Amino acid sequence: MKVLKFGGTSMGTVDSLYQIQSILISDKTQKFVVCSAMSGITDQLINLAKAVKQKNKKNALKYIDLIASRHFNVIDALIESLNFRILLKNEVLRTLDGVLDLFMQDYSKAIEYQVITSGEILITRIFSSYLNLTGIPNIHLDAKDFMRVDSLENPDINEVYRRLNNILTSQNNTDIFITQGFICKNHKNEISHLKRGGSDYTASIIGAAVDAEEIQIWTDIDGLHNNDPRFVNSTYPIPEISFEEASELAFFGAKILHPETVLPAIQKNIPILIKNTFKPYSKGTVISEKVNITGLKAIAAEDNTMMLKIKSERILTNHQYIKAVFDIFDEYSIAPKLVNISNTMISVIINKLEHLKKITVALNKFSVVTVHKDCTIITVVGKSITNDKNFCKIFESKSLCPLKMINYEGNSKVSLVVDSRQKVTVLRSLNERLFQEYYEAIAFS
Ligand SMILES: Nc1ncnc2c1ncn2[C@@H]1O[C@H](COP(=O)(O)OP(=O)(O)O)[C@@H](O)[C@H]1O
Ligand SMILES: N[C@@H](CC(=O)OP(=O)(O)O)C(=O)O
Repeated sequence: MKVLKFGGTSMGTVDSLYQIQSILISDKTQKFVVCSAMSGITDQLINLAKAVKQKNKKNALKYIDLIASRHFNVIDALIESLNFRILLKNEVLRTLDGVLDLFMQDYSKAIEYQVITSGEILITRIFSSYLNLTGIPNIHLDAKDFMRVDSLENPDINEVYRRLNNILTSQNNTDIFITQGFICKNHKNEISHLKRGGSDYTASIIGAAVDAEEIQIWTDIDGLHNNDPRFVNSTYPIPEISFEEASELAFFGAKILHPETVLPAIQKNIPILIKNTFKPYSKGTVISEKVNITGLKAIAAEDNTMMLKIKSERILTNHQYIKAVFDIFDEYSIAPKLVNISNTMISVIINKLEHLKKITVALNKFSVVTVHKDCTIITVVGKSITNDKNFCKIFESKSLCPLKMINYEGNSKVSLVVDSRQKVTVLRSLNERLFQEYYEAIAFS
């Protein structure tokens, strides 16, 4: 069994859905297909949820209209039978009109999650029907029946397996299962989700649960690149990368992968393949345990972080002081992304921006706290990076100044924290210093 995940851009147009259809029929292996919502739909659903929260029916109707017509266009283009077109359009309307009923209820997180996860439900239903009608038999599964995830960081794969196994054993002869990414249920049986971009994670959780031979992430680019192609020219796809390296890159902001995606694959040692839906013949990136190539691999950047510099007023940073500081982060369920400790100062980088006021008030009771907002973590990743001949060039770039923090770990990564306004300059400068020669070698080979 293979798990194939198609992201929002791959699900986004009629042509891209045709493209997916041909990918599905080109490989006869039994498949689990995980689909995101059409690109842009989750953003519109978030706006719709806000309108529900504000009891603003006019805005709600505006977003319902936009979302419905995008799906109607797909139905009109894909489905020949008039009866089926009517049936599917009615389903779209039923799902979206259901949102209007929520106006009667007190707004809650459960309501918000129900609204913002409906994009995946709409498009999987349409796409699955289209495939069935064109002679590609498949079974449409509701992810809410088996994606039971309570802890985002530590999902209970066995529970997902148990629920899925019951479904799959009764459908032994089916080659294609289609389901929604992103959406899940919690232990209270309420609808929840795996955070933005979470369909990647759905795919790897399912992959681990069914012991898949491969997890494929189909997107709009030809693999995991050595730097963020949205900000840097002359980036290139990395043919192979280890689980650890990919996991660090995802954790430190490489948008192509949801941060937790690699962990279930590591647990079951399942390779992850990143492929381009629009160029299925290009090789893409293989993420696996086998890769043992050392040296600098790639750079990732994470915005919207902040640095708290916590200075002890009276004592040096002894163990009780350190515990008191981190107990406060724990109280607000915040896991710092980076920490540096010196004898008088603890510097903490966080990416959860809520509760800042309460945290600083609590810390200020026994420390002096300064907050630096708008920070970006830039992380250079690679196995045994210090052995790379270009390693020292990381620190030669003048664009790094003023540098807020350096964090080096396990000979596998260096994180540099800079003001967000420096981000693009630093990414470009590092790319030139560290990777230009590799790029030229690839470009001219
Ligand atoms: N290191 C990287 N390698 C490849 N793509 C990256 C990288 N960093 C950021 N990206 C961006 O991630 C995008 C793909 O992720 P995403 O938009 O979530 O895709 P999807 O719609 O398939 O889920 C690419 O189009 C690219 O702009
Ligand atoms: N639709 C959700 C989940 C997702 O994974 O999307 P994508 O595959 O387009 O990143 C989102 O927009 O966050």
